[in-house]
Amino acid sequence: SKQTSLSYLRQTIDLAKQSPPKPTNFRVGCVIVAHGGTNPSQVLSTGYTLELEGNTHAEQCALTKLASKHSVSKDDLGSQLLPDLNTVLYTSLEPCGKRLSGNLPCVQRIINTRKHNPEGGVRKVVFGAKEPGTFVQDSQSCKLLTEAGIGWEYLPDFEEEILSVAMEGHTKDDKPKQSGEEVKQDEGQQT
Ligand SMILES: Nc1nc(=O)c(N)c(NC[C@H](O)[C@H](O)[C@H](O)COP(=O)(O)O)[nH]1
Ligand SMILES: [Zn+2]
Repeated sequence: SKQTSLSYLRQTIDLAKQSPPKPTNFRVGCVIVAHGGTNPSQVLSTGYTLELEGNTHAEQCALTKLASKHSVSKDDLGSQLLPDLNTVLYTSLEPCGKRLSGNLPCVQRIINTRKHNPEGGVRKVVFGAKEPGTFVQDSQSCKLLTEAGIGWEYLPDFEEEILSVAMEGHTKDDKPKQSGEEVKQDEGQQT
């Protein structure tokens, strides 16, 4: 139900608040939930930006932790997320389709969970805000999810709070850029 989705989105915001603010990314939280059959849904994994070492994203952390919990490689996670688990990934900000760092975008990581059994893996993504144009514009994530047969739902109820949490590490002149503007990366910011 929408109430259930909103309660999990609320959890992603609480997770995002644990992320150390940085000007070069967003603070995001992610909860992976098995909605299974009749029994109440259960949280399989959580993550927040920079939780795991390195330049890590919230969804990336939740997926990596879930794979190690099942002691399978990230690429074999699909073999664990069987269809009847009905796995839904909740993330405060829409999954990235491109990363300025060049690291593998989370939408690919989510799509990869279906590699081994097209009916398994992450079945649906629920997010609470579209990615602001600070770093990349015109995210293709939702299109890629649909093409991979993964459902997605955008619930904007908490969008304002999600974005203020996400951009806490940004200065006032880091305003999101409109699509079409080239992104000037200050040399000093190259990580
Ligand atoms: N959904 C999502 N979860 C995150 O945990 C996170 N940090 C972003 N952020 C998206 C943004 O587009 C990238 O942070 C920049 O493009 C810089 O790329 P890196 O993060 O350095 O790989 N997006
Ligand atoms: Zn990402």
